[in-house]
Amino acid sequence: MQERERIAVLGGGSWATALVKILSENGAEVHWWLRNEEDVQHLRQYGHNPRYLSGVSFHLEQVLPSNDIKETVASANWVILAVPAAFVQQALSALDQNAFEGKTLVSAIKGMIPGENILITDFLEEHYRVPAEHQCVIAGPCHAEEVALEKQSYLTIGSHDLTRAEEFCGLLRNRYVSANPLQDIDGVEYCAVLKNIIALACGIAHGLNYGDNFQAVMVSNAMEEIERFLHAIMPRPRNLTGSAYLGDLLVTAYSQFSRNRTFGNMIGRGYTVKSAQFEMNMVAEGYYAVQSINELNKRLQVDMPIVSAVYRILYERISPGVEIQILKTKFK
Ligand SMILES: NC(=O)c1ccc[n+]([C@@H]2O[C@H](COP(=O)([O-])OP(=O)(O)OC[C@H]3O[C@@H](n4cnc5c(N)ncnc54)[C@H](O)[C@@H]3O)[C@@H](O)[C@H]2O)c1
Ligand SMILES: O=P(O)(O)OC[C@H](O)CO
Repeated sequence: MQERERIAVLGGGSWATALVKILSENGAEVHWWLRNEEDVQHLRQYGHNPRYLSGVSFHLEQVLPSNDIKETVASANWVILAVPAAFVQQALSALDQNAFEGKTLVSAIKGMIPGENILITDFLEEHYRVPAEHQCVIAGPCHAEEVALEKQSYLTIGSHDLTRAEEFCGLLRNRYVSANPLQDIDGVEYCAVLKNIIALACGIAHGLNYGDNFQAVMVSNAMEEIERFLHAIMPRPRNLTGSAYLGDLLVTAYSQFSRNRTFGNMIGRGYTVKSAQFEMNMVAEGYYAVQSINELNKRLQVDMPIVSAVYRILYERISPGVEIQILKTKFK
């Protein structure tokens, strides 16, 4: 009999919950680390996450929730990181530098390490000595809420090692999830960071009462902005109309489930950053990402009007109305 894959999933939010559903239903043994002890107890007792996607039920002979991150990581060959980027350092702080030795690390995070302004894969290489070829990232337009509803979804697994990426695709594929490997790991990682900022801008415009016509122009201008940034930071031939790039931008810019768009919408309607964060039970990665990209762009000097506008609104308290007026004159 073939041995079950042993997979660790780190994080207690919506995306971690959706990934645990996919992987465990495909037969893997999933060791699931959640930071909140009450959530672990609840999962063990009732078989569902009380905070996120609580309608999803888990079979506890296959899903093993725990508060002990060391034990969780030690139990698996694959380790999936699914905590928001801003909390990664804190979440992994109990692990020593060699904790990931011999394992494949999979980042499901669409964000950068604040302050260090580096991608998650670079952070893992620099701080935990995980070689680049032992890493994958999960990209593609996919909301956890639709996975919970078993709606057809597409994921792209980026890795320098295509064999490893294909192996991980095999762990994900099911009746409603398609998965494909891609070698442009840095490109899809940066694109995922940028699309969150653009979704924030779309939300801001919507909150200010701009309509679909304006948003369509915002998204097409954003795609050019993303292309310029990727070309400056990581040039290589890539098809930006692919679902891991354009597709991810579209879902986050238009979906009712988008955290970043929802957050931006509140900002456009006049909420302060603090009150918008307080109101959301979820994390809008774009809020942190815009600071990192703004910092990186001081060196790169890429023309990024939308990203710069979002930065000024969120970090320099410039009025959203003023910034969108300026963007209006720049768009074609
Ligand atoms: N939700 C999705 O559909 C989706 C899809 C693809 C990728 N992602 C990515 O997955 C990652 C996780 O996001 P999510 O959507 O699961 O989160 P979420 O917004 O559903 O939940 C917030 C998460 O942040 C954690 N958190 C909040 N405050 C914290 C703190 N102070 N310290 C530590 N943790 C804290 C919560 O425990 C929870 O796990 C993000 O990088 C996101 O971009 C999400
Ligand atoms: O759309 P958001 O802001 O909820 O982000 C979630 C995922 O990145 C969508 O692919």
